[in-house]
Amino acid sequence: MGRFGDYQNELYLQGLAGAVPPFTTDPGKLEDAARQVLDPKPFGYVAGGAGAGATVRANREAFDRWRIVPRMLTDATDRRLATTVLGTAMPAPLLLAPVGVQTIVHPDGELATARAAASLGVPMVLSTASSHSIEDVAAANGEGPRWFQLYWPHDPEVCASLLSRAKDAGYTVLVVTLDTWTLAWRPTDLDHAYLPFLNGEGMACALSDPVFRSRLDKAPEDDLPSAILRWLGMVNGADHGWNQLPALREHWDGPIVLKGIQHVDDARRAADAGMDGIVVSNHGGRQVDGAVGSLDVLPEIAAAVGDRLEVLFDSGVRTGADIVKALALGARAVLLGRPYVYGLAHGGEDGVRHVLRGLLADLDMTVGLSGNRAVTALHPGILRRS
Ligand SMILES: Cc1cc2nc3c(=O)[nH]c(=O)nc-3n(C[C@H](O)[C@H](O)[C@H](O)COP(=O)(O)O)c2cc1C
Ligand SMILES: O=C(O)C(=O)c1ccccc1
Repeated sequence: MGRFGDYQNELYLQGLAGAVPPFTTDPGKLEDAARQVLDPKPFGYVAGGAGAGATVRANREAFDRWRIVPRMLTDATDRRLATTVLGTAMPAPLLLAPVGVQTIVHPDGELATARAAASLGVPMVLSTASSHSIEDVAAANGEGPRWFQLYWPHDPEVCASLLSRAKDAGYTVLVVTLDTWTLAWRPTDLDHAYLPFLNGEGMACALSDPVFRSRLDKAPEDDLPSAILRWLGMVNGADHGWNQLPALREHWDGPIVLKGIQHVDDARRAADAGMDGIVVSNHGGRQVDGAVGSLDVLPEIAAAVGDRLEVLFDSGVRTGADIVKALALGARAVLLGRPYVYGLAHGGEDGVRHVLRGLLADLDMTVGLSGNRAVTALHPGILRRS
């Protein structure tokens, strides 16, 4: 087996010394494992979805409707999982999705995630709503590949300041999230009356920003509540328009990816606007309850724009087989959300690494045992709709 398969050997060999893995290797049990170690409020925040949870379920059901049809004797012993997307080389077509407020599950938060990602060469996407600053996460990430996700402030100078800090700190691709210009109805968090930002969590990028600070009457150290409300007013509650994308370009000379695309016409508009990529995503079912499963819209979108921009995918990815399915249906790479946060909750940096190494090993074996040699060559013909 290849490099990623080593983790399988490592775990089995531990058994000879009477040891077992730090926590489950079963993606289906990760959520429950995290429930055991987290308080109900942060657990609910991470695991929860919008409304009745219909789209959280739809994301999984969409994967279940596809099955892989394995081929034999294809000489898949040597596999190529590595790929390059928007100038970023990665060991497998996998990135860590932007997830805000990570200190609610572990004190090291995004710093631990950044270290684990860098140790494997897996790119991370840092959220604007992170609990550690752009610069501190970059330092923890070191030589690792990193992208920056923007919650797009309505104050253009604050926006420009965040982008120039991200650029200076070595983030190479900008991911602009479009589907969360206001938070959806999230009953779990509402029942807990829990919104972490109100405690000042997930505010590190803003509170460390000189231009944002210049907008405040009092320093955040003296009046945190006003700073929080000011920031929420800048990023929450009002949408932008397609006509504002050129303004973003003026402040970012690298690739730009639009995250949260679910309709083929929006994908075309992104391409028409000269965007470099999209993330086909419904935010892990956290925004529009009742929205279509993200994988259900991927084939149509990839067919329409896959030759014009990079099509990335997230929402519901849990296993190696899921990644194979998304790639076969037209994604160039996938983003992983909740599972790595559960790893973080369990064991900080080591916990994130355990989840990632497990997923990469599972992917490697699924690619090989289904008779495929290169992730870049996967196509719909390897699947059957069941
Ligand atoms: C706790 C949590 C916080 C998130 N924060 C952000 C964020 O700050 N920015 C963003 O673009 N997406 C955010 N997302 C969405 C993820 O980037 C991603 O789209 C989603 O988690 C993918 O679905 P999955 O969790 O089923 O893998 C968040 C998701 C979770 C679970
Ligand atoms: O919770 C989320 O899904 C999310 O995207 C978010 C939004 C604002 C701040 C932190 C996370």
